[in-house]
Amino acid sequence: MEETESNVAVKDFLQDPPLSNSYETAMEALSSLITRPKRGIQSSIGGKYGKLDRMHVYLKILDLEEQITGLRIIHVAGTKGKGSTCTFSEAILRECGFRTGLFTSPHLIDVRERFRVDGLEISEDKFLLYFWDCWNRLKEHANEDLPMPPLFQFLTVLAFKIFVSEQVDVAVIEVGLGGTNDSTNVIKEPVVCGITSLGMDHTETLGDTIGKIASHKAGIFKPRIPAFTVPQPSEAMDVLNERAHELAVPLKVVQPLDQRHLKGLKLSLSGDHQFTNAGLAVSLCKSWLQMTGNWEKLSQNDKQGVNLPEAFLRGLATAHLSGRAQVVYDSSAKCYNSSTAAGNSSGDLIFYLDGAHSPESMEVCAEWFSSAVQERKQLPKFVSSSIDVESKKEVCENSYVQYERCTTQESNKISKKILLFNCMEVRDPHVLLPRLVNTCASSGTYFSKAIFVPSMSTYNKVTSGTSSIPSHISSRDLSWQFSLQRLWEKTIHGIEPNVELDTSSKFEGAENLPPHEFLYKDASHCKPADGNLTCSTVISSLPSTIKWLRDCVRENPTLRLQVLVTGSLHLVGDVLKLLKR
Ligand SMILES: Nc1ncnc2c1ncn2[C@@H]1O[C@H](COP(=O)(O)OP(=O)(O)OP(=O)(O)O)[C@@H](O)[C@H]1O
Ligand SMILES: [Mg+2]
Ligand SMILES: [Mg+2]
Repeated sequence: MEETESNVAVKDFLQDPPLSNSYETAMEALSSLITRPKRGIQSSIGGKYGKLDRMHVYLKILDLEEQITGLRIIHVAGTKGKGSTCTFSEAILRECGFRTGLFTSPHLIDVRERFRVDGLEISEDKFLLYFWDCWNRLKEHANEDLPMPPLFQFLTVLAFKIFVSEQVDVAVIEVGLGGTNDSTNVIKEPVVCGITSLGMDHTETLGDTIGKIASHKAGIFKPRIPAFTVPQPSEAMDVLNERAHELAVPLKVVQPLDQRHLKGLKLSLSGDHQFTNAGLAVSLCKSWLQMTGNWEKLSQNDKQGVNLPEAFLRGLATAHLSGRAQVVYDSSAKCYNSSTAAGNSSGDLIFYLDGAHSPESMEVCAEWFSSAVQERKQLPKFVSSSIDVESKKEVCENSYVQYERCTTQESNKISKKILLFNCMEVRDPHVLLPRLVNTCASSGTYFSKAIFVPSMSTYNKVTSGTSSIPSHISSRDLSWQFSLQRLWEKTIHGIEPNVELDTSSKFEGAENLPPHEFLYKDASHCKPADGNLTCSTVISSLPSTIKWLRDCVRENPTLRLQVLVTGSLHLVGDVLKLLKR
């Protein structure tokens, strides 16, 4: 999910931003660096330089070129699991006592999520300091030959600026898209490189075979610099090996982390696929520690090297990344009127959030969701280990105590699994939705309803955590959501793709919200023969959808809605943002 880069009309921004509201001003400035993705069109921002050459010029202007090598970088490419692998690696090295920088993409709510120093998002003040410094200096030098950088290039330069200025001991850098031509590939001499799971994504840019995709990812290999990867399809592995051989890169394949190494602790990121990412992170960190002469100290109590150092375990058990297999218990309904214990007259609303948007990740997302809801079924009491306590606190900050009281009053509830879905039009829902449905079905998980909504975030605005949320987007064209809905109904009812289904009948009333009974009634056995699509709905606004779900559980104390939000990180970010309010 990276920003597409193309011709940019850079507005003139004030050299000295007004003090008030300057964070929003910075967001405005950043947004001017985005342009709309155009399907199949390779972008170029003009000027006389190629993309990576231009990156080098930007770095020179900011006096960063030399200093980047001092960042002792871990550079990670791959189709899926980059962010998770980088986050585990950062947490491990921080726990080992190093000052860390972490650059990931995309962000969910606020652009500052992309830049962490010592495990924490950079503060607004520091962000503004570095942001305007880079912005103004690049602006001064911008001309026809050297336009301002497109968004992702700017963010990459900014990450280097932040990490150099903050004097981190290690910078963990996630590739934006591909590898060879990625803005982050200005890194000449990383300490170690990682390639996460490879699969089919961004085929329009990277090529339509796994071999071509692997070739782009292997573009981050540097002569003789060690590299690690996870088990890959053989076509991809061959390409990685070939490239490694050419550059004399010692490339090792790392097996998923063996759970027994965790000594009873749990990985802080859920889902079986995270053992793959964690295994890779462990090897990257171990190699980094060896290359920087720090491994001996850490492993001196364990000469055989059989056990993971305690600091590794702490990192693996605490690394945090939102929107990847995240469970958020929405307690707003309970907090609403729970000043007395008897106030717990509401059903449960639980969000399962995962930003999967490629076929392989849709499958791992479905596996995770199935096991998370089934794990829950077996629990005698409400308090579930799969529920993120931090999120409970966040969502219901002021009423945490009341919440704890609510949890003791658990009774038998009727669980309904609901899908809340959107995906970008460049993705192929004909692959994503059947993968999701079939993987869930194979472990006995069935959705009673699906809701298709447009995301609130648009691709032409970088937002902050405090940006306003549009309350109403009724004029938005919903034809994409209606086509997702038709596809959904065909998928779950096994209807031939060429059969026409009518989605013109909508619910009457404000913003076409369905009546609450829509969620209670199980209609999955009814085929949509009469033109009524009984298992799904399109709702035009996400805020109204959340409010509607909350109203449903408030009205019906016996209901437990388990809502899987997936298909787009933008959608996941928007839902998280709404739940926090
Ligand atoms: N090893 C993996 N194999 C398959 N799918 C994975 C793996 N790791 C993560 N995923 C899926 O990909 C989603 C994104 O995970 P993560 O942020 O770690 O990957 P990423 O490569 O940074 O993705 P993006 O392309 O969005 O930057 C997760 O929510 C999960 O659904
Ligand atoms: Mg991606
Ligand atoms: Mg990522």
